[in-house]
Amino acid sequence: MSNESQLKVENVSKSYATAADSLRVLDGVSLDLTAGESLAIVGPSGSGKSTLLHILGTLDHPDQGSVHIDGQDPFQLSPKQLAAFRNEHIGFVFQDHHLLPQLTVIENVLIPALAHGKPKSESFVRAEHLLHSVGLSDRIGHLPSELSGGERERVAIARALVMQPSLILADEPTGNLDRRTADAVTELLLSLQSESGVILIAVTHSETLAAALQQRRELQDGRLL
Ligand SMILES: Nc1ncnc2c1ncn2[C@@H]1O[C@H](COP(=O)(O)OP(=O)(O)OP(=O)(O)O)[C@@H](O)[C@H]1O
Repeated sequence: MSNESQLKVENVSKSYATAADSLRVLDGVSLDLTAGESLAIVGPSGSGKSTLLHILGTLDHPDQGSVHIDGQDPFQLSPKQLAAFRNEHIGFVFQDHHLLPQLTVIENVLIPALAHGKPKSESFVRAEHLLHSVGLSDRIGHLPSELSGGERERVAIARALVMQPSLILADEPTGNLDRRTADAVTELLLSLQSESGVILIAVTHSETLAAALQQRRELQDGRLL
């Protein structure tokens, strides 16, 4: 969440080997974002949005090109260093939120802090503060199964912010929600984003969500228009 937040993507290309030949999904994609900026990536199904998001999230490597997050090339790190880097610099929000069903709301928010060992008291304070910000102060001891879809998505947003990352990557964050709930989640995500100065990138089919972000780019034939 520092003012140093920076994402620089240069000429990233990615192909998948298929039975017949190879499928070029990304073809020279570049991006340059700094603290507080938000970007929607739209495009038809199969255009490579998730592939790009996985590369930005350091979950997959590009074949060519480079990615720098806060001035660091994460793909130069060892697997252990990369896992720690990802945990500290990137928050993820997915459509199906990936909450652990056996953990309470606050324990789910603390998962990224747990990856660093025993969460410190400031992590608890921050988790409580975030749950308050997303309107779930009175649900911290509940299990995900006791929450609505919109409430679970709000827990996922709190979890994505708990480590004070530089970058939040959201994959269809409002995809499973009705219009009203989707609007509320979008508003919340954007207010927390502007408050914290984090860079937000959302992949979406929702024109409403895309219109709410500062920039909108379309992936077509492997290129960002
Ligand atoms: N592991 C893989 N091996 C081979 N092909 C893949 C693999 N992953 C994705 N693809 C192909 O790459 C293309 C881009 O997939 P991707 O999931 O990035 O698209 P998308 O824009 O996110 O689609 P959607 O909007 O439907 O989620 C698709 O044609 C897909 O079939």
